[in-house]
Amino acid sequence: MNAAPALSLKSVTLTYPDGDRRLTALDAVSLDVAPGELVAVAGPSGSGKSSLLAVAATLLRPDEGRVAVAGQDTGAMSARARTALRRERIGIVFQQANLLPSLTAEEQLLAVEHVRGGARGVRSGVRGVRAARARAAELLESVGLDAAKRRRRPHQLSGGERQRVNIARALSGGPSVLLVDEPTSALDHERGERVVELLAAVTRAHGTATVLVTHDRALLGRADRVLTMADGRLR
Ligand SMILES: Nc1ncnc2c1ncn2[C@@H]1O[C@H](COP(=O)(O)OP(=O)(O)OP(=O)(O)O)[C@@H](O)[C@H]1O
Repeated sequence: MNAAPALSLKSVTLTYPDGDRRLTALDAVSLDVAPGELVAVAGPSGSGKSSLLAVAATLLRPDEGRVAVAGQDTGAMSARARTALRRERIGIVFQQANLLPSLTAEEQLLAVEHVRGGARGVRSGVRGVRAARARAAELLESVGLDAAKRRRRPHQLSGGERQRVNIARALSGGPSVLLVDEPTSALDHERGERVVELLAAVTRAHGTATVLVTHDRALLGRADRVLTMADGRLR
């Protein structure tokens, strides 16, 4: 690997309380993902895939090991610094699109931009709003939603289109790392395949270090690397 990894996990162990013992969900997992690289992680239910994403997203702190995002070690950070890093550097795509029912596709992106700008202390004047609209339109166009669809609300879009909005929203902050959890679980095979194709394309175009978790091995053809999770171990 030439470029420095945008996401780096070193010997990460994560346990959950399990009665009076601990269940090991991640067992000394190491993973480096370069900018512009799509890594797929396959594995059966309960093998630790969601736990891997939660640790990479800095939503859960590992018991042991090191997680670095965009070259920054997250272990030593305050909770506030970690939240800021997550907001600025990490895009997350969950299984369900979780779009707000009353907002159009374009407004879904503007809403997160507004929150992000507010957290940075940026006031959005008319010019700021116009620029944000143009950016949202461009991102939605790049995931294949034309002008008419960009003005639709979630219930007026197909499952695949909703997932495209979800991906565009995750990209809207210009993240270094894109974490994607079973994005095709609500889609049929063909639509699922197209979403994975799209993820491969945005990974190249935006230079994100992308980790895609799935239990469906048939969808892995587009990945640069395919790893397997079993009993908390990554191979
Ligand atoms: N909050 C929790 N508390 C206790 N155990 C948990 C918790 N979350 C997950 N686990 C356990 O940790 C292990 C790994 O779970 P994880 O959700 O990471 O697997 P997964 O591969 O994502 O599964 P799936 O494909 O079904 O979503 C499983 O044995 C699970 O039961």
